[in-house]
Amino acid sequence: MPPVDIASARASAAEESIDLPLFDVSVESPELGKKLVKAAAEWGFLWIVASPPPDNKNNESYDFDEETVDRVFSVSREFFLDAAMEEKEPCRIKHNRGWVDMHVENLDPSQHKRGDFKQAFNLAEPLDGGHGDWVQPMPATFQRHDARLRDFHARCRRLSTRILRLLALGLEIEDPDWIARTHEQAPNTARFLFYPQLPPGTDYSQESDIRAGAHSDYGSITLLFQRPSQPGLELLTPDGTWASVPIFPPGYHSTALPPIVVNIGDLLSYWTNGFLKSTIHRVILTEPGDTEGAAQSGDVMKSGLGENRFSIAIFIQPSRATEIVPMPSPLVASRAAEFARETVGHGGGIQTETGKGSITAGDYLDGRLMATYGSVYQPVKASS
Ligand SMILES: O=C(O)CCC(=O)C(=O)O
Ligand SMILES: [Fe+2]
Repeated sequence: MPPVDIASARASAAEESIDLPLFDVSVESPELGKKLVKAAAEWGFLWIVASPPPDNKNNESYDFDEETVDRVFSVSREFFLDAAMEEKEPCRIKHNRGWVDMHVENLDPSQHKRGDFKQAFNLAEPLDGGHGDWVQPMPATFQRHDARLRDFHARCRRLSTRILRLLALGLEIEDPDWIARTHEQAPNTARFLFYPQLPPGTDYSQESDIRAGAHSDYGSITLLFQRPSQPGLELLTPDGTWASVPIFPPGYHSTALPPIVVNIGDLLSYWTNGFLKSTIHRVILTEPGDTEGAAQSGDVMKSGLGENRFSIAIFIQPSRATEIVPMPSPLVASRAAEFARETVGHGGGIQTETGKGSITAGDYLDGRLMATYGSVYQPVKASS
């Protein structure tokens, strides 16, 4: 992707909006895999149908439903809006797990002096097929909803495996489980995100602040759950302009549970010689009816700014020991020469002095996390 210049980093809302390609992955086929790969190679972003459409006869093959996702978002709301500081404080982020306070993460330090206007909580998937202990301090709110959170992780694992198999089929890798297998022992991370409405008198500036700075994701794929009427996600198009991603595709069957946004991360892009695209994206503060210059308006400053936005991003990645050498795919092989001249990722990471060499997934991810969290991130030494 092109570098983000100062002009395009300004966080006033994009004028363009872009409908992503939409896929129903409830039934697997090589043809569907091809279509997914084409979208991932062109855009790096796509929509996946989340819940059964009304005419569906086979509900089991959809991984989510309205109520399940609502109930998980309600845990998130309870934590961010109701839990006291004493509950959050002992869970502050360590080893990429736990609570992230306002301004702690800066996804685009090249453009923003202070960190993102958001809070987050990174919840790693429990080991042993989801039945093991949580491997991080758990706030009381999350403990009260243990079963709900485990169930959500299990569903995300099913969907991510489904997508990784489809990508392998589309990439013409002989064994359709080749990619998914490298992910079996690596916990997914569910990141609960809360972008608060800003209080009256806030010093937020549309020119220099942002909800989530421009970045590409680091891992293999990301699943993003959003809420109706809480927009803000934008992606950088190949011509270097920002386009907003609507919450719902035109004519979508549900108005309560949006499709899941799936995007390709830098690691998967690197692993496919840049064939699959890792697209830069960001989250901006939107004001109902008015975005351009809203932060400078006195009226808005009196009543507060924007609306609360909740989202949940699931970061999928391979085991740390996985050697990231080009995947055994004819489509990947044909990109080798071109890839040698390209840069992957926004914000630094994997270019070494000798160019693009072999690297393990763990070393790669540590590099990207260090760049984002600075001294707050301590690399994990474990082997998965
Ligand atoms: O909250 C969102 O919609 C996107 C968040 C995101 O891109 C991230 O955390 O990597
Ligand atoms: Fe992201």
